[in-house]
Amino acid sequence: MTITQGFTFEAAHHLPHVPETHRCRRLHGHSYRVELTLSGEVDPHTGFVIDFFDVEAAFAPVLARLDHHLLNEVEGLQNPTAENIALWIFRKVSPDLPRLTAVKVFETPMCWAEFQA
Ligand SMILES: Nc1nc2c(c(=O)[nH]1)N=C([C@H](O)[C@H](O)COP(=O)(O)OP(=O)(O)OP(=O)(O)O)CN2
Ligand SMILES: [Zn+2]
Repeated sequence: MTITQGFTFEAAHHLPHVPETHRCRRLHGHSYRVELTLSGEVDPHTGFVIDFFDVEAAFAPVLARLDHHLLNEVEGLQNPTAENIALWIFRKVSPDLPRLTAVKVFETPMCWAEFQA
């Protein structure tokens, strides 16, 4: 069974490794959406893979490092592409959520990156 919980955050970034003519080289912002997917057996008593409240609590300190920040200033996110943000989130959260199997980061409703463990 898999469960997925969504979160949003607002942040600014620029992409330092794209060509100078690329518009994403300039400072701009996104309303990001993050989806965390966890996999495991359903506990027969609770009916949960894991309580969504526990996922929220584990992700809160990581989310706080991203929300309303300039992502390029976050340690490990000097090149904050959607791909790199997804991997960064996985590395930060998976020690506390061992059932985490995928992280999706949406820059826009039409563009996202997914890291699968
Ligand atoms: N593979 C990736 N490609 C791009 C990434 C990325 O993280 N991974 N990021 C960007 C920029 O961040 C860019 O800002 C993307 O957003 P946006 O400019 O809003 O792109 P849209 O296509 O939605 O723009 P419209 O104005 O709606 O056409 C670029 N590439
Ligand atoms: Zn961008």
